[in-house]
Amino acid sequence: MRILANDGLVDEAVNFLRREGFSVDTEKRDYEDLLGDLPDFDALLVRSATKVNRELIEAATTKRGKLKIIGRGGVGTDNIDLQAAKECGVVVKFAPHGNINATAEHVIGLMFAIARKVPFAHHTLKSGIWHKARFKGVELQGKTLGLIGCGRIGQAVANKAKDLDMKVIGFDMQRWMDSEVDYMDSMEEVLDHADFVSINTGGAHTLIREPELERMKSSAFLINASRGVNVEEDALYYALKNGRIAGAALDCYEKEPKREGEPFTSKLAELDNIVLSAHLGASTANAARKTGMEIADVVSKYLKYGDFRQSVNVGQTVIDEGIDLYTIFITHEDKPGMFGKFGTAFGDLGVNIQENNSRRLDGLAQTIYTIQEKPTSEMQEKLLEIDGVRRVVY
Ligand SMILES: NC(=O)c1ccc[n+]([C@@H]2O[C@H](COP(=O)([O-])OP(=O)(O)OC[C@H]3O[C@@H](n4cnc5c(N)ncnc54)[C@H](O)[C@@H]3O)[C@@H](O)[C@H]2O)c1
Ligand SMILES: O=C(O)CC[C@@H](O)C(=O)O
Repeated sequence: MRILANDGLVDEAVNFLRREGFSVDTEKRDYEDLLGDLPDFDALLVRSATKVNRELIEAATTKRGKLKIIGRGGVGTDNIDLQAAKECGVVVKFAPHGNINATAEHVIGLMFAIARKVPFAHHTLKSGIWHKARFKGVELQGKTLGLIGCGRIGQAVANKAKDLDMKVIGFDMQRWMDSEVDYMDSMEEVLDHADFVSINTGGAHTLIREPELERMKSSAFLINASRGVNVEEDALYYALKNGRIAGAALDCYEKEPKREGEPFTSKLAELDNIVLSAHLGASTANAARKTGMEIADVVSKYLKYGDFRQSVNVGQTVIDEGIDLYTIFITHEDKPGMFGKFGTAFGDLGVNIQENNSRRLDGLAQTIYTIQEKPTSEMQEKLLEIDGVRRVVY
């Protein structure tokens, strides 16, 4: 099977995939070439640069199009049309673990940078002027960090902030059991109390607009290494310009250049109480290695074993299907044709099969059917009639 890694892939992951028996192509295609070439690939691996839209997915999944899976080396899948992929029978998987630490460290780095005015001091020294009094900063120790979104990255930021003797509060609809975050009941409560607010939700919703900025302390700093859309840049610009909040540090923007070396234009860059980085949260060699290995592994498992774990556009397990399901357990001889007979039996009884899972026993096999109807003794009897079936229970 052929895999196209269109946004680069670390050598270790390329070698892993080759050892697993795949052919791997890392030559970057532009959009027009992708449209022509993608139908010949079984998997497409991307980071954030390649935009995988409906047209591309549909072109790669015509009757003879081979594309089966798209792997996103990272967390945010906003560059992939998940719905189009679902409609075309293409699973999308992500690799959310490899860049947790890199992004959390970047958040902490941005907090220090804006609190101690390091980039401004650097800038003035580079231009040959000594300024000391102008760059008095604030310490993180003893301050309150407010997290909006306390998932994988939020929790890692919380742990690091605790080590810096910060108090950590946060808001999330989902609460982790084992967490350093002191959870608040609303985002507003976090905004009211935090000295540093860090957005870590991801997604496509705007959370911080003028009313939210109005709620923040005038001495507070806003950090966004989540997604540009999470913060309304116009509102932030005026809040910073008018001293409504003390400063901001951003890694993500409403409009981000698509290619290395392209111009970046934003009126935020005019301000001197903001620190900007170019979506660098995950940009470390270590994160690239871990993320590359993670996406290679989960894509390989789908292609080789039909393993849905780490899918984002379909249920990872039957539990995620969100319907009532039942199980029936069959112990049977491990020989060809058994599943066909089970399928026919269920079909004759009008039973819809959701999934079957099988493991080899010594000379036998244990198969569990997950079905959409409650098992009955009639089902049990019909399955027991099949030659090679030893036991049926539910
Ligand atoms: N700057 C970078 O380079 C970089 C790197 C990695 C990830 N990210 C971004 O960070 C985001 C978070 O990553 P993660 O791995 O922690 O994801 P995650 O899914 O583990 O955590 C996100 C959390 O936000 C919560 N959430 C969503 N909407 C919310 C809302 N309106 N209010 C409060 N909480 C809300 C979710 O319940 C979840 O717990 C990613 O989606 C991605 O966009 C950026
Ligand atoms: O690919 C990147 O560098 C961005 C990573 C990050 O935004 C993510 O969502 O994983």
